[in-house]
Amino acid sequence: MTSLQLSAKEEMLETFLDAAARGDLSQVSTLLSNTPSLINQTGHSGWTALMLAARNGHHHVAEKLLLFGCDKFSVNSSSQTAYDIATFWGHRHIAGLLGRAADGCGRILPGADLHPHENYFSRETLDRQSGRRTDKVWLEAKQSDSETVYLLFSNLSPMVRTVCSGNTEQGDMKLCLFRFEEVKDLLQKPSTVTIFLGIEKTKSPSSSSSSEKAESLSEPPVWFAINTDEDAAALLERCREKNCSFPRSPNRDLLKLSEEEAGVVAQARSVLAWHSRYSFCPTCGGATKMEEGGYKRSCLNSECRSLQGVHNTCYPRVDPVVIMLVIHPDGNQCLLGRKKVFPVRMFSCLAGFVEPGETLEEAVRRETEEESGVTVGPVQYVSCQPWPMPSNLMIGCLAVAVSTDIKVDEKEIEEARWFPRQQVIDSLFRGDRSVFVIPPRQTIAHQLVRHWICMNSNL
Ligand SMILES: NC(=O)C1=CN([C@@H]2O[C@H](COP(=O)(O)OP(=O)(O)OC[C@H]3O[C@@H](n4cnc5c(N)ncnc54)[C@H](OP(=O)(O)O)[C@@H]3O)[C@@H](O)[C@H]2O)C=CC1
Ligand SMILES: [Mg+2]
Ligand SMILES: [Mg+2]
Ligand SMILES: [Mg+2]
Ligand SMILES: [Zn+2]
Repeated sequence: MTSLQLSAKEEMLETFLDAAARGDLSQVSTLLSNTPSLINQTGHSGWTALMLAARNGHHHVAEKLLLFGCDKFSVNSSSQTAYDIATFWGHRHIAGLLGRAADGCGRILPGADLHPHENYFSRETLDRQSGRRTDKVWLEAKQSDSETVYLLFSNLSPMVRTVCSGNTEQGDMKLCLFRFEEVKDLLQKPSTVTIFLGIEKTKSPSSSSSSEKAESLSEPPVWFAINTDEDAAALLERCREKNCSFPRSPNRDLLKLSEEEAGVVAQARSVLAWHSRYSFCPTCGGATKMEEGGYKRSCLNSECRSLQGVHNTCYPRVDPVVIMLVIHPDGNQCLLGRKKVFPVRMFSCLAGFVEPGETLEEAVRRETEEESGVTVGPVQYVSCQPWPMPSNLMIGCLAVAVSTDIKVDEKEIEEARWFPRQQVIDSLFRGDRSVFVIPPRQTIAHQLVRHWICMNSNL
């Protein structure tokens, strides 16, 4: 009976996806009206109905799916959204629909690319509620609330469990979540740093059922993160789950979290890293105290200059880093470089810290010139990515070269090369690792390269 039901369900899903792929609007509408849960489901190919409609240029179907509230940000196994697919196959009317019209902002910012590029580490599942940070009574009450969720960090690494051992794919690690009773002893210790992360975002009212609406009357769970210097092995014993650990290489291991959890970790790790490095006042060297749920550290010396006027030593730091895909003047090659520490054959976009008193465009020009000897003309912003190692904001740009001779700065870069577009396509979409390897899709470097390829698929 169960297998019969399952196969009937599968059959209905395949009929629905097929209707979307063929552009059969009336069948899509009928199936959705009868079975709304089909909307975001994927078939054997891992594609949603919206992706299939976007692939084949069926504007009316895409419009209808959006009207039914489908998730336009879901991705296939190549990490492409329906927008990426529509852009790649040249269906600009659909790309426009997915990028702009649905938000109704195209009229206000004409000419702007309003498609929200979503990079790994940037999904916000918590509402930060910055106004609550000064409400000590509320924060204290929430810390002991039985619904409150705690993340446990040791040496700035979150406790995670491996879901599927041996695999290194995104989604194979999950955060270990704790309740007040399980961590209350740690909260009392002077060396523990506890920060308020936010409140779980509620689902939109239109998509929740009546029972969900009743539940949502009470406030959703609040999240905190703790960094402790307790013995890591003893901390692991607190967890009821198996296969738990504190990952040793954040650059690599944190990329295995889901998009949602990666977003929370980006926020938590950056703020905790700031506390671990700024325990003393940078102005007078005196002791400081933590305030505002972990979003401020104030000097305890009442004479300290850091307490007067405008200053930036009391708040968590973010370091802006430009990362750029430099395009050859012929439009058909891009400049990628490799550091000695990169895995074999990996090449990535050039990147560098923005210096004080510098615009982003100048930082792109300076870092490119320093690292590769190539001079750059126009620069265009594409998207950004929080990179919590420890607290960078990667600012992704495309740039056009005005000179092409390469002379690498050997201190920073081992090799830089112009890569023809076709070689990039082979590496990115066909998995050809023989010439070079692009960094994983969770990096903005990967997304910039993909953005360039998809911008003009007809070249
Ligand atoms: N998400 C992604 O796709 C990518 C992320 N990145 C990240 O971007 C960051 C910067 O890239 P990178 O090419 O190394 O940068 P740079 O080209 O600016 O070179 C790094 C050098 O800058 C110095 N430095 C370190 N911190 C700062 C700072 N806050 N301000 C100014 N200079 C600083 C370091 O010197 P010293 O060590 O001597 O102190 C280091 O030698 C790295 O953290 C890297 O992990 C880079 C590429 C891709
Ligand atoms: Mg660099
Ligand atoms: Mg540099
Ligand atoms: Mg630099
Ligand atoms: Zn001080």
